[in-house]
Amino acid sequence: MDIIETIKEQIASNSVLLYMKGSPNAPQCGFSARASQALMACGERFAYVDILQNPEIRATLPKYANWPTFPQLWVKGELIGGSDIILELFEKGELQQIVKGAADQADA
Ligand SMILES: N[C@@H](CCC(=O)N[C@@H](CS)C(=O)NCC(=O)O)C(=O)O
Repeated sequence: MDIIETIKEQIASNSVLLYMKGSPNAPQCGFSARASQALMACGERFAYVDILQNPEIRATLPKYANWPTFPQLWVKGELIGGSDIILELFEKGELQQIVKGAADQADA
């Protein structure tokens, strides 16, 4: 499958999706660590893609997303942002609502 198609498929089929370096339990970068910790603290399931294991996604997603760095949080097909935005939303209590809303919809 074309890499853009793979990315589109991942984004479409996972209502909460984090592109990150490493995994939530073994993050390989401080930004990815903080982002995945905030998401885990929301208490809802989320999917992740380890871009260190997927160099083509690492090279292509920034152009597709028009967002230059990782992590990248996608919710219901839309880019929310990177680690700074994720932490800001978490501190305001908004990330919890965003993630819960997406999980409720996925379960419905
Ligand atoms: N301020 C950014 C920091 C993220 C960042 O600088 N990420 C770098 C280092 S992990 C990155 O993704 N560089 C491109 C790459 O490694 O492919 C955020 O809010 O997410």
